[in-house]
Amino acid sequence: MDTVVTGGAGFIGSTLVDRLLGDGHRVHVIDNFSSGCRQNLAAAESSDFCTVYELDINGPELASVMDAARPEIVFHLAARVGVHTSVRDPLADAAVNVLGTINVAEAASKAGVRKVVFASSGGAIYGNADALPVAENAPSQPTSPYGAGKAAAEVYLNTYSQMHGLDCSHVALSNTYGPRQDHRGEAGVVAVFANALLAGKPTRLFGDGRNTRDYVYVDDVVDALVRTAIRGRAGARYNIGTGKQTTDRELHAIVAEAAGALDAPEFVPARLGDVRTSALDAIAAHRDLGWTPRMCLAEGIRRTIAHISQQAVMSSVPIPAQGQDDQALVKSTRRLSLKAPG
Ligand SMILES: Nc1nc2c(ncn2[C@@H]2O[C@H](COP(=O)(O)OP(=O)(O)O[C@H]3O[C@H](CO)[C@@H](O)[C@H](O)[C@@H]3O)[C@@H](O)[C@H]2O)c(=O)[nH]1
Repeated sequence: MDTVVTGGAGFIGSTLVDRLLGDGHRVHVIDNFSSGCRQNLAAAESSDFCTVYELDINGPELASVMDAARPEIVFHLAARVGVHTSVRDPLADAAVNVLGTINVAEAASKAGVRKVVFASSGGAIYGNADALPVAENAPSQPTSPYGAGKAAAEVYLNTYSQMHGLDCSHVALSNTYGPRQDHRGEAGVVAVFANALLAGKPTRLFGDGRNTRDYVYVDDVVDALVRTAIRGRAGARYNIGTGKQTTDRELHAIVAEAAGALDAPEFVPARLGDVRTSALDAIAAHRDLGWTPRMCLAEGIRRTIAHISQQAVMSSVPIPAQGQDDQALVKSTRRLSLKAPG
């Protein structure tokens, strides 16, 4: 089956691309490499079934790529990620996360796409919910432009469903972590702590350390995305999280222990836009998708630390220079059917 993954060079997107290729699908990656990186696609690009297009989701070329690829499923993950970047520059956030999504919906409708799976944000759209873990029918009360943009993008996609019958399901992710998460951005606290602690650098906690988040491992998220493509109901939102809250202070201790580092963060003032507490009730995902998170936090963090350490070793070994071809390549037209996950 032909699939498109927007944001396919990112942390979650590239993990999804590897899974889809492993399942025998053809994948068209669309990414402008603003935060995603080529290295994440190293394995994928050696496959005859992967094609990479370097372009913006809010540009005019998207429609032609979608039209040529004629994918059955579009996984829409491309976004400006970050609550704080959105507070600083709400217009730039909306240009990609709202207008870009409208452009994806337009292109997908015109190309006859069967389903769009949208990566929304369960951590940001509900805001400070009255009760935790929060269910999908809770009101949307974002505390940041990022959350507002993700909620707006869901509404737009549902509007395309009304106007053109485009089938969309939304996957509202809690705080995803795991190998390939970028530690240089502002979000992604597991990667931020892990990289700093492994390098012997100082770490900071915003506020009193009692903010909570629901941490879900990237492979569990990818499994949810694939299941949503197969079984997700049109217009439905699926919360994807563990339902468990971990405080920032607890998280720091877990990461420090796994990294073999001192657990001594500096406390600095809280950040504007941050929700105080967050945890998602994934009951609809259990019911409709048969999804349940498999990875526990301690093991997921051990794997993340192992990956970062391995990358550090590999980057210190000189690798022979390779010519990188950034042009889009169509390598094969083989088609396979989407396997239901086990
Ligand atoms: N980033 C970061 N966070 C820190 C740090 N120290 C403490 N934290 C705390 O770690 C928690 C998680 O912060 P982030 O990883 O930055 O994530 P977020 O703001 O909750 O948003 C992320 O999760 C959302 C889903 O819940 C995503 O939608 C969003 O894109 C982003 O990835 C927050 O309570 C934050 O205050 C630090 O040095 N850096």
